[in-house]
Amino acid sequence: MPQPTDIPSFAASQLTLLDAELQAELTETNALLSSHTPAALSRAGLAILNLNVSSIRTGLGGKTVVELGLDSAVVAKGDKPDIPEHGIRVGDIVAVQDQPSGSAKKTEKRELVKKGAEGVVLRVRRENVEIVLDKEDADVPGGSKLWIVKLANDVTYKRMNQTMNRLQKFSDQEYTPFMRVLFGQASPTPLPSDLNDPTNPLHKLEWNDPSLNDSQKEAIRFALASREISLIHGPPGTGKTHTLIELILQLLKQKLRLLVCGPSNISVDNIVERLASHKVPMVRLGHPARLLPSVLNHSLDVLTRTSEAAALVQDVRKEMDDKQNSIRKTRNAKERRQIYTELKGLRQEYREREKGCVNNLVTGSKVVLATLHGAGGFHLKGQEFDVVIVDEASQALEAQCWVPLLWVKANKLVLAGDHLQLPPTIKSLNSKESKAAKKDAKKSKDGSIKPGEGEKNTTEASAKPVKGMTLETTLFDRLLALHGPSIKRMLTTQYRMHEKIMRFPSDELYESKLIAAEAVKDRLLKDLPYDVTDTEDTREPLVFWDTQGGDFPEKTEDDAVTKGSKGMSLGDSKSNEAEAALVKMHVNNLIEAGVKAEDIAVVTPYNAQLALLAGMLKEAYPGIELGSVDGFQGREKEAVIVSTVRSNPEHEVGFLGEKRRLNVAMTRPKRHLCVIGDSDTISKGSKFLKSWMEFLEEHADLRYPNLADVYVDEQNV
Ligand SMILES: Nc1ncnc2c1ncn2[C@@H]1O[C@H](COP(=O)(O)OP(=O)(O)OP(=O)(O)O)[C@@H](O)[C@H]1O
Repeated sequence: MPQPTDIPSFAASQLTLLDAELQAELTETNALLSSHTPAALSRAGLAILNLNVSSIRTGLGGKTVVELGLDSAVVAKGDKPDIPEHGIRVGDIVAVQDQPSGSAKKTEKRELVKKGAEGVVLRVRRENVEIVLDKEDADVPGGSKLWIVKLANDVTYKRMNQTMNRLQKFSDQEYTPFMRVLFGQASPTPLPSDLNDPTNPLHKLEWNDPSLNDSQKEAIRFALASREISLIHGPPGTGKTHTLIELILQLLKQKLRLLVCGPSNISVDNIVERLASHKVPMVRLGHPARLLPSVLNHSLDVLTRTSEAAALVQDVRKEMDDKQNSIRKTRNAKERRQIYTELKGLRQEYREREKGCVNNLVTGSKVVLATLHGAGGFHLKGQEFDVVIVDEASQALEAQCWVPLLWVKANKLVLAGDHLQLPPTIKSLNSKESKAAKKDAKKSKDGSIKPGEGEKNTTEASAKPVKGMTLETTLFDRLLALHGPSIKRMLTTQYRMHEKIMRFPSDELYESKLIAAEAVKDRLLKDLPYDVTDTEDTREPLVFWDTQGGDFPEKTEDDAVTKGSKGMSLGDSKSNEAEAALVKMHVNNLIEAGVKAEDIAVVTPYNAQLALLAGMLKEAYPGIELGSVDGFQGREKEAVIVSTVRSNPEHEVGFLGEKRRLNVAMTRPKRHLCVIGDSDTISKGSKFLKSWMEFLEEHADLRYPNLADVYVDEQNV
């Protein structure tokens, strides 16, 4: 078993790695901002031009919210003042400032922030955008023409950084027995020896959902019985979230208080929605603008406005809003100063009243839900929970998981995830800039993460970094490596794939333990609940078009195509034109048989191939979904075509060689998986790829395309 981890060294390594990651992100954004004009940034969706302030109000936490609309001077008479298409989304970090003149070329981030105010996008509507300003005393630019421009998002890094800094400074006495288990300095408390015995009370649980399968029930019993940690391993389609819901209901029956988190808002909302159908009273933290509309009545912000205690808070809010707006009308500097002073007092009052109200709501709640990041907000500091549950844990950076673990008091953790699918996307892994950034990380240049106020980053002084640690290693991975498989239970019945589609990932990655549920194991496209003709494609769950022979060569695209895209190769991207034509032929055959375009997805690991496919397919079949493998994680479709792209005499497979990426690619379909690739190139890539090719040759409906047919077909479509 691996050595116990030294906690300060662990935190120090995390700090260095996080800094390098942030540097990589800043470098990418700053390169974009500094080399383009405002008009070009706007065209690229990164900026909105020609705005002015339409109102200012006070939001949760007493923060200033600025609403910006299009300057009427740029709206043609009779037209609606709709903001042109842009890519700015809720949660983005933006600078609000006077718009530089059209000729201004370079817009350095430093310059942007110095001149304007920085804030977070709160709401995006057709006719306006709302920004919550970071600083209370930020000067909202008074010019008649403003713009907002997207900056690198360092908020999540700041919180992870504060968390790791705190962890690093814990003294030996502060380590709880629970923390010691998380670092392998103590072993988890052994499970009751009679856990598998039918006489154990856990075998007499009353299930809320009687349809739970045995592996789900076992995972729940295991998580209930574990004292410190339990991992629920949910391979694709095995009902991981389904299981967590039952676990939450069982824990609540035991009168325990729970904090439930996930890495993204959607992962948390998914749980809120499902718990709501069981009428569980709960509070969802996080800004309402970022939540699904269906979960809003559980949002803390909304409850703070609608509960009885809320009236008191509203009174002060109204007074503050009036004052904010009067500042804009006042030209006299002395009067402005006077109003600012009054506002300061009101803000204080507002905070106290709001805190009281929020505290009552949060403290009185048996289930609190938040993103991992959101669990580090002031509402939860020091609150006691019996269990912290994290869904999609293998998609979260470890430092992110420590946000709830360090800022609330808890002694038990349940993680649900699948470490055999893709980990969180890391930018600093391969890029040249990031290597340089790692070197520079300790220098803490402008924009880099700075330790929390009054704190000093003691990375260099106190601890040696942990050897071999990368950000890609998640808490789920690390705990599994530390304590072995006895801390996890795997869900084994999957409710997505035809048995034949499931076979290879099950055998190669999940110890042959996956079972296809009765309802899905022999479902075919021809059985879809609408009219689909029985053809050689629609009656076949697994097709392999083997393009070996050199007629389908890959091409290296220039790097511009790949820039800025998430989850794609960081270097040059690859495409394969003949393979794309073959994809089109196969799609066409499925559509002709009656399969709806909306039920088909094409996934590929390469961005350049995605661009090529989009050009060839989007117009003909608007409903079809095209995606990168990374972007398709967590999704499913009736029919999925995987375009593997790589075909070269050197047998290079690049990042197609990553098992977890292929696992995601091949486990998205329900009824039909079509793999297109050059078995000659791919099988030489790795042992895993070799067995995949052998499996497909033996078990798939094997086809060898004829280039002439592919292109004839291409012309006919
Ligand atoms: N015991 C069960 N009986 C019948 N259907 C089930 C059962 N458990 C889960 N399912 C179904 O399986 C599907 C997947 O469930 P869920 O969304 O909870 O999966 P997940 O494992 O969280 O998803 P993913 O595979 O994307 O990680 C859902 O349609 C769910 O209704």
